[in-house]
Amino acid sequence: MPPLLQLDRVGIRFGGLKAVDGLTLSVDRGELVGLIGPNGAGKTTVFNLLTGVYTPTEGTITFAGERIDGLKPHVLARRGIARTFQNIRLFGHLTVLDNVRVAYQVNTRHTVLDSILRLPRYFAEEGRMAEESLALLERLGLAAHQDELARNLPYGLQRRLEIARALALKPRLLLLDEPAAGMNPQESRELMELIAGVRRDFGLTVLLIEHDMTVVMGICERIYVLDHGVLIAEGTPEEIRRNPRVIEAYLGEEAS
Ligand SMILES: Nc1ncnc2c1ncn2[C@@H]1O[C@H](COP(=O)(O)OP(=O)(O)OP(=O)(O)O)[C@@H](O)[C@H]1O
Repeated sequence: MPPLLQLDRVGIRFGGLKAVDGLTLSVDRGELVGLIGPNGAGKTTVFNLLTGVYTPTEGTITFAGERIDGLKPHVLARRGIARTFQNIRLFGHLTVLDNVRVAYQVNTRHTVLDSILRLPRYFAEEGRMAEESLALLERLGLAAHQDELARNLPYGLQRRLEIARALALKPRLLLLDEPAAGMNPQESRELMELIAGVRRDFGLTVLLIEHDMTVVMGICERIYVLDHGVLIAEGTPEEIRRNPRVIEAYLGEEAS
């Protein structure tokens, strides 16, 4: 079976800087793949290319057998690509439950007219969305916080809520941008288990950017390593751990 996601010699240039250069990468259905690399390696730019924030200046991106490079973010969300952000982007003034409900709305079938006329389909959809949102909060251990404002949640739970919101889009591919950033080791471990469990339960494919090596090595099946926009290694966690180019790239980061 062809991979769910395939990047073929993808590149993007910002002025004189090649943020991503000739990147070829694939993710199979159901895989959990890591994307790592020192600061400024181009990882978030890859996510921005996959979610339509940027259009590649070179190469092609194929998702579920179709070319997707250059499509708009909302189109890609509907096609099944959802993401979380490095800097949390929740609706801080909405409740935890409403943050998830809003995301569900992207997939609803009722029209604006249904809602204005308050047709039965509108109420049926609203009820279903509320139920599904709550089930999702339960799965992510957030149900007890459903009525709190998102901005009042502790940081670790805000990160979980971001994941809940991405899952509400019913994605086929989930892109997680440093989900363990700012967490203590205990929180990171719990998050790791959560991600692995959610992937299993929802039959998801996951591409994960993460600086925390324990997280990456603990849950990823394969890892790609970027440095200065270029792929320098690909392999199992064990292979990556021992790869001299990877060690060198990270030592360079520590020295700078
Ligand atoms: N919109 C943009 N305009 C100009 N330069 C950009 C833009 N977006 C990213 N860059 C540059 O591209 C390079 C890669 O950035 P990117 O954020 O993808 O790296 P990263 O691997 O995600 O880093 P970090 O781990 O620090 O988040 C950096 O040098 C960054 O300054």
